[in-house]
Amino acid sequence: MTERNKSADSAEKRAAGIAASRAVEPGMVVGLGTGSTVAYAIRELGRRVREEGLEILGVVTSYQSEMLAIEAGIPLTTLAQHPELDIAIDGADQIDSNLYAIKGGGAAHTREKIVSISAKRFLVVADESKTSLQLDKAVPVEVLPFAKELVTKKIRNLGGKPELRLALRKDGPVITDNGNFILDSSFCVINDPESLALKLSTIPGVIEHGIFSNVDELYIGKKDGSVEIVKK
Ligand SMILES: O=C[C@H](O)[C@H](O)[C@H](O)COP(=O)(O)O
Repeated sequence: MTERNKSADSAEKRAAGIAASRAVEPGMVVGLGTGSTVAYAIRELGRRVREEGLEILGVVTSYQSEMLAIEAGIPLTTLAQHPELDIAIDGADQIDSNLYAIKGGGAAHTREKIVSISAKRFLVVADESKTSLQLDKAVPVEVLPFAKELVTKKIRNLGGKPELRLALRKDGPVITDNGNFILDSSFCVINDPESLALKLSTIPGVIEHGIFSNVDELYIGKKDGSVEIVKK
């Protein structure tokens, strides 16, 4: 687990992660997201693999989820071997009432988007603090280092405030699992996530942004240990 996630464990996240893991059935190929909430789902799937003989294959979205899945005992495959997944489970940094989500707090959103769009069904797990009527958190934008200045200018032209994400235990910027930078870009309230997503995608040098519009089901872990499931 990263420093970011170490202090973030909670009963709500556990409840959501474990509830969503129950949607995984024998024989499925499963996208394994990144972060502290989906970690509960990954550990629970590992327990079922080890103790109940559940036969699944996982596709990871980051070095973090790869390490966790290996530790949990989940056999892994790749998108090259299994380009179509049965299901993907992942966390989110913020999610609105229409199930638009902002992801990438752990800089893993590019692979997370590729994996989740490769899945027939995409489940997001979150505690109540992540839900919001509208999206207003900064959108992580993964950029090719060569294009940092151009992308910064273009995001400002869209009304955003891009900030280069700096590493905590390394001097200089965060380097993603793909070798790129992250520009955390605030747009205050995002009234039209689809439109902003499209505009960000067309900037040369943007690898991927953290606005997700493909969430099928949201599992919200509550303080009382219950889980609310919201479907699109
Ligand atoms: O890049 C990281 C991912 O998008 C995570 O799924 C997201 O940041 C949520 O993480 P957590 O469950 O730790 O809040």
